[in-house]
Amino acid sequence: MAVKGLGQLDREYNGAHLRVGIVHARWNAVVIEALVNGAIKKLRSMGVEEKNIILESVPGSYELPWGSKRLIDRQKKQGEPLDVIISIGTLIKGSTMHFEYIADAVTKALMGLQDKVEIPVIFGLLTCMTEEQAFARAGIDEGHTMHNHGEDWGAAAVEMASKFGP
Ligand SMILES: O=Nc1c(NC[C@H](O)[C@H](O)[C@H](O)CO)[nH]c(=O)[nH]c1=O
Repeated sequence: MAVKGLGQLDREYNGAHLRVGIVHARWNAVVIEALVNGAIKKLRSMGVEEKNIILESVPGSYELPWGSKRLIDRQKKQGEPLDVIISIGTLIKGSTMHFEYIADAVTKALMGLQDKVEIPVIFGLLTCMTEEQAFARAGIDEGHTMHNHGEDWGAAAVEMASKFGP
């Protein structure tokens, strides 16, 4: 059995039947915008309909777990449940320990959220030491040295919802 390369999809997926939530923080907005657009571009390319991509923002990355949970609850209450959610934020190290505490807490909270909400929560939190690192991972640095990680998260969302759906 050929094992595909890191990051490639293992097979074709059709997202036409999926409803995907995206909750994004608003800190480091230029990076966030590129990441969110990258995720949406990939979702659309994999067949997810525009009307089935539900976007919501929160002030910062610390609010991602709660905002993600409440969006899932809201969609369920409206009779339009999500099949998967992508939580997107960008943390950039400053001169204090703030970064470490938020990065660790949010990572653990998003991981644990999956058991509570019973749908995949795709980890879209960039934890960068510099702004340059963030720009590169959003595919917007000068030399375009890396691809837009938002696209990876879009692909992961369709795969996880398709493969492990109800
Ligand atoms: O401090 N840096 C950052 C940040 N702080 C705000 C925090 O997430 C939260 O919104 C507030 O503490 C209010 O609860 N939020 C980010 O997404 N990225 C950062 O780099």
